[in-house]
Amino acid sequence: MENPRPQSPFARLADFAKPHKGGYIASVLFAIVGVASGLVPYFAVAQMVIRLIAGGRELTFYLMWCGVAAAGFVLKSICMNISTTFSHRATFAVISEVRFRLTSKLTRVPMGHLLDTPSGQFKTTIIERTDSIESPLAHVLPEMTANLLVPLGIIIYLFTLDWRMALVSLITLPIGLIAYMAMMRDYAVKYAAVTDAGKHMSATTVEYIGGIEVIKAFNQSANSYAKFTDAVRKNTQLVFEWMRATQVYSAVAQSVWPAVLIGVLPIGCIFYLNGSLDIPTFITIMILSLGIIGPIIAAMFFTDDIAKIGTIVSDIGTILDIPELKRPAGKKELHGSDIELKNVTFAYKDEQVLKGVNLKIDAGSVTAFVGPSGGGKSTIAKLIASLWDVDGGSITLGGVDIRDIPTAQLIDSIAYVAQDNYLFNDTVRNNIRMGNPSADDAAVEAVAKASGCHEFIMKLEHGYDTITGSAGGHLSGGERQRIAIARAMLKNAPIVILDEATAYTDPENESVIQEAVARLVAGKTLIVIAHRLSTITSSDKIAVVEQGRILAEGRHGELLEKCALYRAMWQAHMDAKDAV
Ligand SMILES: Nc1ncnc2c1ncn2[C@@H]1O[C@H](COP(=O)(O)OP(=O)(O)OP(=O)(O)O)[C@@H](O)[C@H]1O
Repeated sequence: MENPRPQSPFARLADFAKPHKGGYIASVLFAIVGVASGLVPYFAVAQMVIRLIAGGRELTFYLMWCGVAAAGFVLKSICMNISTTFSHRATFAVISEVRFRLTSKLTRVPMGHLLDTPSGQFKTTIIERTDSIESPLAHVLPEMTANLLVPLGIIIYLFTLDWRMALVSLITLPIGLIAYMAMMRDYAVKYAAVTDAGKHMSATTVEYIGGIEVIKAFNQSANSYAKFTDAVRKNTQLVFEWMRATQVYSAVAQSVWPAVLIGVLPIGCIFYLNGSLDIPTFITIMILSLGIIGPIIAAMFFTDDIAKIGTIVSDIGTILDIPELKRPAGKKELHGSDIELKNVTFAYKDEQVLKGVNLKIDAGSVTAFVGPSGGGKSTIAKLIASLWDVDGGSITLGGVDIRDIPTAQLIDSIAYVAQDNYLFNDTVRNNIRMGNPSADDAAVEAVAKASGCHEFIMKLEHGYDTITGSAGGHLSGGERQRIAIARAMLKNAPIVILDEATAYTDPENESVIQEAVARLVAGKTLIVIAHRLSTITSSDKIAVVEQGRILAEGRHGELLEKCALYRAMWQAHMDAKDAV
């Protein structure tokens, strides 16, 4: 898949909103009618005052204009309500679309990017920040357009009545504008700093909660967890400084703008006295000028919302623009399912982890990776599972480079059981069913029996309907591992990669897991990263991985003869067993 071209935040927003433009257009139209209706009472009052001064005494005339004014109020409320309904409905659709795009993007991003970013940051953008643009986004477009267009219409009307008075009625606009521009100096930079501090605080809070077990175990309080307290303090300080820098100008603009009568009254009187302005025009301009500035101020104060939307959409864009693992769309024909690594090199960041790995894994065989910790065993497995792309060399499956195989096809071919398997906060049944969402309950239970889970699941409070807890926290490590194996078994993929966990080495668990794995892999290709050598002595191939290279490969007996490192590891394993 092609990586998306970077877009400006507002072009991106327009792209998100495009499918819902009908809703937004309707919302803008209703808002224009709504704001215009809100000005009707001003016209009505002007008409009544003019008639009163002229000595008019017809009750029906005054009642009629009162009715017009009331109708203006009612129409305004109805139109603004309909406008808001249209814009909120469109915005909710835009927001769910954004969330879908973000979460689906994460599945196409190399694992490295995901692991290098604190998970709190993704969560904050996808949930809270995306949510927080709902209200401004729904109001900005209709209300800002209406609040600018309607006063513009009145100003044009005032110019047709008397251009001199029309200019006078705008006299406070430039003064307020100067204060407003002073407020806007470096606004985007300051706003971005405040939102960044907020995001950082949110990410450290998630980290703090995630690590609460360690914090308690080492008797640390929230105050001594410096990263968290620093983030909270920095956030408070930046928000305070930002408010201090902008509030004065904002207050000046807000008080100067509405004071239009300062110019309209004295200058209107002068024109009236020198005979160049008649009473009805003077009164109409006086009253209408009071109605111009309010909507303009309301429009100006959407700046905050626009800055907020811009920053958040740009954050959303940062995630959507992460380079993706490039994979073709069309299914590839594979010639068998042999796997071959040719001169594979790889670095997570700067340090070279794999330095030229060559290995052939025959279809249907059992291959074990052994070697010292940190040598690169799990990395090789993750590259085969296509969680990352190789930096150099290639990995082929059935003769085709895995980068040329569509993600869905590769995922269907490989079941990857990691060391630390994540369980969702859902029922045991649904966690197993993730291996094959179309499997029925009987299939889930059959696979649980085969992988040695059924007994302990039946002992749980609600059996298969027990909730496993966040990240599977209500189960033991060995139980989680067995559920992960059942999940992989249900997937029934031809290649199984099993990153053996060292943590669950009690003899009972070990034998249950081994038996489950043996059933899981009958007739399949098994790649196992082994920490307990006794479990892999009968493998077809054992590859000794050391410092990013394959030091030696062969069967158990061969390696005992030809590889000193393997011999030493075997000896150490036997000694440890004897000691136990
Ligand atoms: N996500 C990561 N980011 C950066 N470095 C990593 C990452 N994962 C692993 N490494 C580093 O890569 C090297 C190889 O790690 P790998 O997990 O592949 O080794 P291993 O042989 O499987 O080790 P073990 O037997 O302890 O599981 C190590 O130095 C490790 O610190």
